Amino acid sequence: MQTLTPHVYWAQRHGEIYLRVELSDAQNLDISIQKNVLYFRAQGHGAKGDNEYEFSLEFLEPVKTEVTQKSTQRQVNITVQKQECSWWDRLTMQERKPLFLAPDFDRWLDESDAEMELRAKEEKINKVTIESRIPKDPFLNLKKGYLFMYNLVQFLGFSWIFVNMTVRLFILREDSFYDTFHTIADMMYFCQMLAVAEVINPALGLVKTGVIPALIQVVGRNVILFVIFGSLEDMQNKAVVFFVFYLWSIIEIFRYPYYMLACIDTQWKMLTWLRYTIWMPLYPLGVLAEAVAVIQSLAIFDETRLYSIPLPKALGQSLSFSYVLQIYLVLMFLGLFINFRHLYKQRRRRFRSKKRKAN
Ligand SMILES: CCCCCCCCCCCCC[C@@H](O)CC(=O)SCCNC(=O)CCNC(=O)[C@H](O)C(C)(C)COP(=O)(O)OP(=O)(O)OC[C@H]1O[C@@H](n2cnc3c(N)ncnc32)[C@H](O)[C@@H]1OP(=O)(O)O
Repeated sequence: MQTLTPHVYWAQRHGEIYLRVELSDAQNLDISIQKNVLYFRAQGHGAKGDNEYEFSLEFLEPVKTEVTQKSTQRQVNITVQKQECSWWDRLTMQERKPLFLAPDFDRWLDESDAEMELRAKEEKINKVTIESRIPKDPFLNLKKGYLFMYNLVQFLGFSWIFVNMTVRLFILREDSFYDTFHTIADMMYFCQMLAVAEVINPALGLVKTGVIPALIQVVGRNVILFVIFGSLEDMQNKAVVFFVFYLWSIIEIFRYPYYMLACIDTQWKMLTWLRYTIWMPLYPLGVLAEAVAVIQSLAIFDETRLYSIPLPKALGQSLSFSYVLQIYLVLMFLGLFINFRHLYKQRRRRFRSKKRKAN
């Protein structure tokens, strides 16, 4: 049988040489590297039909003697490791390229592209190494299950409040303002008592956020609900209750579903946008409505002397709780500033990381 030379295509990376030998149904492959020369011999169907084909290549720089080969129906793929990670000007020691050798344009990269590919591979390996070092949290599923159920219950609670108030608003119009408290209070008490968990969750590391913003949020709401509305019957039929409860519920019917999706590593763009956007008008409006409620309650605390602070005889009977509430009014706007800034940072971080992923 005549011995012929097959067509061989080559490409390189900083660490490897790729050879593609055009020989289909290759049999009796004999491939080896001796003294930096690759020897190839096989039978198969090549450029000159079914024959025995062979070639040898003396490499420009030292290579390792191990050869990786993979035969497919149409070709034989060979990978050779360079001794040193470097870019070669050419493949062979001889300057003139052998006639049977040509660039493999399917895998051809110039030096800079190969460097980028190498860096991308190294980064990927580093990322996997770092991730493999992070111990998997054995309680992760339990935590996510707890958070999912918490958010679901809160979503259902605030959805009931929002729908109930909306339906009554359409039916009763402004008359619905005055008995909001008696219709909604029990569900709001339930949701806001449960919301204390939102201070505990970050404190236990169950969610990645600060304790202070949650503390301000939960304390701020529960002071209004339990002290201003819950303690004073005269406050419970005021229209301000409607506005406070409505503003509270509007954000929650977006915030809690956003958290539920986060628990299952999912996000809907529109929901994320709403969660991190509608607080901008709602937060100041909510604090404003709460401030109106506090101001309206001052005279009632003066009159009823509820929660008044007993004073030493010399200083008179007692200090009206309205004085405490006047200081609280200042704290409210401080709390508004702190949480407004916090939410703005959260929004920027969220949309910045999204932009980075999209690029
Ligand atoms: C120190 C005591 C001082 C007391 C003084 C009191 C002063 C009172 C001041 C007035 C306070 C305001 C009263 C309030 O009633 C005003 C209103 O609510 S008006 C209506 C509009 N309101 C809003 O828009 C606020 C809604 N509430 C919130 O956004 C949160 O409560 C807040 C704490 C403000 C911000 O939440 P958070 O810090 O959690 O930010 P993120 O939502 O971006 O979440 C950060 C990451 O944690 C993950 N996370 C958080 N919670 C959960 C959860 N339950 N389940 C699952 N995951 C959760 C979230 O996914 C984020 O993770 P990632 O970044 O990976 O997405």
